[in-house]
Order: sequence, then structure tokens, then C-alpha cells
Amino acid sequence: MSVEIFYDDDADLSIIQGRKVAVIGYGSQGHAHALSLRDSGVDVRIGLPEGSKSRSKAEDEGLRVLTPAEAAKESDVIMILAPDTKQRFIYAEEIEPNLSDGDALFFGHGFNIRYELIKPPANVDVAMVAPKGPGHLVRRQFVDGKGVPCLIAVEQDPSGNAQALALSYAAAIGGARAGVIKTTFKEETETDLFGEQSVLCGGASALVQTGFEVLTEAGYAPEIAYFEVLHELKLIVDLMYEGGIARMRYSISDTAEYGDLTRGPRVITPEVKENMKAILREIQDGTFAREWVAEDEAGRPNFRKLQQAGEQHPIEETGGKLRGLMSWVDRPITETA
Ligand SMILES: NC(=O)C1=CN([C@@H]2O[C@H](COP(=O)(O)OP(=O)(O)OC[C@H]3O[C@@H](n4cnc5c(N)ncnc54)[C@H](OP(=O)(O)O)[C@@H]3O)[C@@H](O)[C@H]2O)C=CC1
Ligand SMILES: CC[C@](O)(C(C)=O)C(=O)O
Ligand SMILES: [Mg+2]
Ligand SMILES: [Mg+2]
Repeated sequence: MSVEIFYDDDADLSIIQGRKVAVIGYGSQGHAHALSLRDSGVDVRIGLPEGSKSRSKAEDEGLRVLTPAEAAKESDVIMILAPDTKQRFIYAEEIEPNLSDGDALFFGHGFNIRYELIKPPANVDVAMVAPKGPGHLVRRQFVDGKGVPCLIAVEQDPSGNAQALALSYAAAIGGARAGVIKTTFKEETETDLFGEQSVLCGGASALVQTGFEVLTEAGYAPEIAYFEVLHELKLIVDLMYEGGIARMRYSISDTAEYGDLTRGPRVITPEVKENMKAILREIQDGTFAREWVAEDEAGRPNFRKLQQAGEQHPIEETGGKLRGLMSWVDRPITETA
């Protein structure tokens, strides 16, 4: 199956420059979109509740901050970048009453449309611009003249211009420097959830923590274990990012490569692949979405317990000390929003 990929030359920046954009939320993605849109000459304002702790961060950047309802009312492109579990309430209370003919409702991830938590009226465009990377790096790459790839999708298109608008928006945040792929809300939502659960976040964190545990429980120094399974992982993945697994294998020793080829499949066994398939099925049939919405409605008790356990894992203390000694690694979290 071939995909359509767009680059800067395919995008017309003047389309988004001619619109009034509301960015609802100013967290990881919100700050990145808002600041890069503004740097690209777009008229942008932020929608946040009166008591939001993000308000001062946006105001410190010179952005105009309104309530979500006010921001939606005065805009004709409304990008919702609040937490997925909160979006349906913000939409019902503050956005929907302020939608007019010709407005465009945008998402950074398809969760609420895919699982029918938000059902927009037929008279507005509904589209998605989903960066394939963490918001802080979306902004950092934009500032550095680079870009994080984006997916765009159109769910409703009464204007007939929703795709051109989404592509223009994606270009304004740097996505079309790297490539913008056209997809559907369904495909983006399911692949994004699968990627973050099985490989990028869930899989990678568990792999690193387990590797650290095996080494330290066998009596090796935690500092050596940290450098081996976490710090060096970035350097190895950098090579994959630059030239694929083949480039990484070109750079490592043949001893490492033989170990990679023969031992890798003993770590990621056929059973692990079956587990990944089960995780994908839970995403496809809505089990994960229902579980996450219910967990949020219950006040997130399990989420908080697991978060705490992660924060208390011994690798965090070891890593904190070592990163503190590498000024180029230890980026304060306040660096950006
Ligand atoms: N994090 C990422 O890199 C990626 C996220 N996405 C998607 O982007 C969206 C936003 O996620 P993310 O950036 O991680 O979110 P964050 O949790 O980082 O930020 C959420 C923002 O929404 C604000 N907020 C909370 N409640 C409301 C409300 N009632 N009205 C308006 N704003 C509110 C928060 O303010 P406060 O400070 O008051 O809490 C905060 O500024 C999600 O759909 C997510 O799936 C997509 C790609 C990657
Ligand atoms: C990998 C996690 C992510 O999907 C992302 C940064 O792309 C997210 O939802 O934060
Ligand atoms: Mg993602
Ligand atoms: Mg995601």
C-alpha cells in the first residue's frame, strides 16, 4: 500500500496565515504548536481555564491567553491539545457552543474521534495534524531549522479545503520539512497507541528497567548498568535514526552484531510478538480506550500507583546523579513548557 507524502513545496503556508487559530492547551504539544505557528506568521491565541498553571508560561512568551470558550469563539481553526481524557468535556462545554459554519476543528491525535467521544456537527471541517514526536522536540527541531514528521487526516470536509488547511498547519509547525503523510483518524489512533505502548514507551522502558535489574541483581555497579542499558541506548538509536538498523550494525563490533543476531530473538521471543498482537487487538476493539477513560473517571488510582513505582525505580536515582555530571545531557524540565 503506498502513502501520499507531502513536503514544504506541496504546502501553501498562506492558507493557515489567513486564519485565526486557537490552540486549546499549552502543554507538550500546545506550546510547540503555538510558538511555531506564531514564528510562521500565524495569528494564534491560547485557550486555557482561568486557574490553569500553564497560563503564565504562555503569557511569559507574549501569547494572548483567553478561556477556551473565548478562544474558540474568535477563531476559525480550533486545535485541541488538552489531555485526551479531558477533551470531550472541553469540547461540549466550551467549543461546540462557539462553532460556526466554515470553522475547522483540529486534533493532534485521533483518540476522541476514533472512539466517538466527540461527535462534531456536519458544518465544520474536522482534521488532524499529529506530529510523530514529543512536543518539546517538535519545538526544538523547528527552532533548529529541522522538523518532526506529521500525519494529517480529514474526517469531515464541508469546505472542501480541509486537507490543504491541515497541510498548511503542518508546514507551519515544521512537519513538512521532514514529511507529512496523509492517513485516517482510525489509522493514526491505532498505530500511535500501539507504538507508544509496545515499542516507544512501554516496550522501551520495560526493556531498559529489566536490563538494569538483571545487571544490578547480579552484583554489577548501578552506574555501569545505567551507562550500558540507558545512556548508550540513545547512541545506538541515533545510529538507527540516521541509517536504519543496518547503519547501527555497521558501527558496532562484529562481536556485538553476532550477539544481536543470535540473542535478540531470545529476548523478543515469539511470545512477546503474541503479546504485542494482543495489545493491538485491545486498541482496535476499544478495550484500551474504555479502560483508560474509566481509569480517568475513577481519579486515576492505578495510573498514579504505577507512576510512583516508576519514579522510585533505582535506575532513576543512579541516572539522576550521572546526568548531573554531564551538562550537555541534563536539560532542566523547565527549559520549555
Ligand atoms: N505529548 C506529546 O508529545 C504528544 C501528544 N499528542 C496529543 O496532543 C494532545 C495534548 O497532549 P499533551 O501535549 O501531551 O498534553 P499535556 O498534558 O502536556 O498538556 C495539556 C494542556 O492542556 C491544558 N488543559 C487541561 N485542562 C484543560 C481545559 N479544561 N481546557 C483547556 N486546557 C486544558 C493543560 O493545562 P494545565 O497546566 O492547567 O494542566 C496543559 O496546558 C493529546 O491529544 C495527545 O494525545 C500527540 C502527539 C504527541
Ligand atoms: C510516543 C508517545 C506519543 O504518542 C508521542 C510523543 O508521539 C504521545 O502520545 O505522547
Ligand atoms: Mg505519538
Ligand atoms: Mg500518542
